[in-house]
Amino acid sequence: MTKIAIVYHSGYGHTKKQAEAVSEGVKHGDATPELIAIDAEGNLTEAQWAELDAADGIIFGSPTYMGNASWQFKKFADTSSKKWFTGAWKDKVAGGFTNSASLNGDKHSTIAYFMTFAMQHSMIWVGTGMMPANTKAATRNDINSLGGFSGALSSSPSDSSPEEAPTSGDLETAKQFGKRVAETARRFKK
Ligand SMILES: Cc1cc2nc3c(=O)[nH]c(=O)nc-3n(C[C@H](O)[C@H](O)[C@H](O)COP(=O)(O)O)c2cc1C
Repeated sequence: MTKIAIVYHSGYGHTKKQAEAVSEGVKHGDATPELIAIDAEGNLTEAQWAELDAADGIIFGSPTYMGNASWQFKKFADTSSKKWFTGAWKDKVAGGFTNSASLNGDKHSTIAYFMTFAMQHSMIWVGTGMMPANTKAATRNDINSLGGFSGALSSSPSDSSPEEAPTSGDLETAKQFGKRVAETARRFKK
């Protein structure tokens, strides 16, 4: 069975909802998801690091804070340099998602960082492969209404609870993205 790890940080629960939707999509892509939460100190357990090594693909997730991934995600990324030394994640499929308050909010900086991070690990980046919902008739409940090609995007208004946001459209976007990464990983699996 193809295994996809979803390693993410979420300070207040909105990105966690997005991560859970990605995980649901991975199942629809006929793969086994493993949700791995980076803790408030930016740490993973040894068992969680081992899960990442065992996965066929890794999807990175973080809220966008001050125009980039959270410091907890960056601490995880810097700690992963131990994996970089041995090429432990080389040729694994990779993808990324982010959530922030503003519709734009510089989310692409976070996704661009994830892409660079994946390339540092010699991984194989997978984008959304989704057309944007950007016509006059489009609504925020449509799939890919934020128009992400490089990674899955979601927006949670700054005064919303994780029960209220991201929108159903953003969560469906995350789900379809998870499915696509899983299906791609299956094709690359040796
Ligand atoms: C320290 C901090 C910085 C933030 N910076 C941004 C930002 O650059 N762009 C944006 O749109 N929202 C920004 N926000 C809003 C968060 O991205 C938003 O509340 C998001 O839903 C939080 O996700 P979480 O619940 O998973 O932590 C920021 C929030 C915090 C706490």
